[in-house]
Amino acid sequence: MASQLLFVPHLALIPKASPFHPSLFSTINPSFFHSTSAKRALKSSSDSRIINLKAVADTFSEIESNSANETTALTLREICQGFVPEHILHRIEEIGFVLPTEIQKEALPTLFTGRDCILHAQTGSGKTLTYLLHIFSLINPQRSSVQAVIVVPTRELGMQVTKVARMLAAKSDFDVKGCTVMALLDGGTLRRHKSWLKAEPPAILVATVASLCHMLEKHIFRLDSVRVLVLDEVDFLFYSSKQVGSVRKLLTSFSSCDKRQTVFASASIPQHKHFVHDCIQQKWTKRDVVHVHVSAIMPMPLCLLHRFVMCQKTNKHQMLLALLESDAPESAIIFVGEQSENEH
Ligand SMILES: Nc1ncnc2c1ncn2[C@@H]1O[C@H](COP(=O)(O)OP(=O)(O)OP(=O)(O)O)[C@@H](O)[C@H]1O
Repeated sequence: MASQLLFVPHLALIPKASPFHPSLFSTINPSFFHSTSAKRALKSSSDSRIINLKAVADTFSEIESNSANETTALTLREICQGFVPEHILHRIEEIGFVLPTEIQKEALPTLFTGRDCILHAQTGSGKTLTYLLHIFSLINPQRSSVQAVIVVPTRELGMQVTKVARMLAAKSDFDVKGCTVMALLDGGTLRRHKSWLKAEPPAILVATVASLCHMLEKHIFRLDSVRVLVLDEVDFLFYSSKQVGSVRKLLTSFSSCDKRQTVFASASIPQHKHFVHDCIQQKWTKRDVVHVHVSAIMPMPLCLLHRFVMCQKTNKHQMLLALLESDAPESAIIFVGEQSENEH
């Protein structure tokens, strides 16, 4: 397929639009805006940080059976109430996240029970917010230790995730200690991060594999305090021969930690049954790991025109520029990725 212009969904560049631009929401899932809000809320107290697994399971099965006859849908607040701190819930509502996406609705109740999870849903389906909300349900900002680690394959994705995490954790009117988010990404100067990690560990660490492994090898920080490890774009992490060895080592080290939870997120997991089996065999996840697979059921919107452009492999960049110039879109999302690790 050397002559095809190939856009690979590893890195989304979104010029002229913030990640929360309403026009993006409407292209992602217009049904969010047409559902009615739910009538029932969870009864758990909003500041309770202690999770009683049985209570969680009972609450959700009760809600499920009650809502079976209702046409209403639970809001994000109702799903997260009692797990995610109030100031974060307030924040997501301020941003405009009221109704959950399919993956949020399916995965959050499972994540709150503490089970390992594989979040498998298309790009733009809301996986990032899913695992971030769960992270906020677990961390204690009073504790001075790294409690959540999010591993990303690229610096760009790391910057996007950090931005969303910081936006959620931003200082609020609520009288609560904010939680810190550190981006430990390839290409940055690690010296400052080393002292920061030692002196004042952030609650959430967003890291690329190489930088994270460097810090672990130098004993700058340890995985012991980490409650949840998220591997985002896990297909890419495993696909990259540069990263896969370190990723496997990281997962194996984490598997020996107490009270750990491992979450994988990806738009595509080739041979997912095999992947789940492997995770259990290697003890990267517990045996009851849940594969939450949300497949796209919406047909492609009629307003979208799908075009393929054939070109020489060496001509891809010029072709892309020419297309951008001729179409002159007001905003665009360009998916790019290295086809081979020798190609730059
Ligand atoms: N509940 C929600 N309501 C409205 N918009 C949402 C909701 N959850 C996420 N979004 C928005 O949808 C967009 C895509 O979300 P997100 O980046 O979390 O998707 P993703 O599945 O992680 O994508 P990728 O596979 O590219 O990492 C973002 O702009 C985000 O702000």
